[in-house]
Amino acid sequence: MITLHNVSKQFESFEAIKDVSLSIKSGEIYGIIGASGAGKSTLIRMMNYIERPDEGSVVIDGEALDQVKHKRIRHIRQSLAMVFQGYNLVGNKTVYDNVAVPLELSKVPKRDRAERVLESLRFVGLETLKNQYPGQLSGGQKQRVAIARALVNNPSVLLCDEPTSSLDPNTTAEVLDVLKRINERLGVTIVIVSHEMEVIKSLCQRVTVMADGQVYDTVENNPTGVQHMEHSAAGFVERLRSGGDANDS
Ligand SMILES: Nc1ncnc2c1ncn2[C@@H]1O[C@H](COP(=O)(O)OP(=O)(O)OP(=O)(O)O)[C@@H](O)[C@H]1O
Repeated sequence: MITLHNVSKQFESFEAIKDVSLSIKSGEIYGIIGASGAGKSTLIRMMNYIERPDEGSVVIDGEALDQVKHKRIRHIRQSLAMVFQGYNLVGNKTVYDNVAVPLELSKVPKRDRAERVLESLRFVGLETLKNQYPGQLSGGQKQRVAIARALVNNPSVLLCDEPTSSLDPNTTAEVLDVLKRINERLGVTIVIVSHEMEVIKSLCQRVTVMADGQVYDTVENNPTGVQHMEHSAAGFVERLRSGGDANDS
């Protein structure tokens, strides 16, 4: 459903993404792991065309984004919602109003909004906090509000860029649990970027390891796959775990 064909991206003279190809299936939870600067954020941002590749193409459900009109890209983008490490909530709007923002932007009639906002908040377990402001919430609650906002337009894909990197282990588990339920109950495809091996291992079915703007390896998340990744990446994962730069060798 999401295919990247030989995509490359340069920022001035720096090659952030070098000839990357990968394919994500409908309904799967797909992880992208790598050290800081490996190009993970740039790659996931290409999937909804926030970042456009200089070369190669992005194909969503058979439609090559470089071949369609801007209006169509806006429409396709609505089905690819995004969640960020820093939540990106509006501080002077209530939880309810934050979740309603995408409905306003996509011109959903006012009378239909309340039910959808409340349904989304209920799904992440935060309906009772609807009148609170982001500043009154914990990090885990803020991220769940951001997830509710991402869900409100019924996306088919959730793109998550380091969604738990600012959270402690307990709240991380809460957020991962919500993501798992979204995948299982709503059938939403999830792509998650993380530098944390435990997050990727607990959630994903397949994992791509990135290093230096390239795909290092793509494996199934089972003991054989993980073993292969650890073996073939020659200490890459160990260095990630110990907090070192996996690109150092
Ligand atoms: N808009 C930009 N302009 C210039 N350089 C950029 C831009 N965006 C990213 N880069 C550079 O591209 C490289 C890859 O960045 P990217 O954010 O994709 O990596 P990452 O793997 O997500 O790392 P991190 O976890 O630190 O964000 C980095 O060296 C970064 O400094």
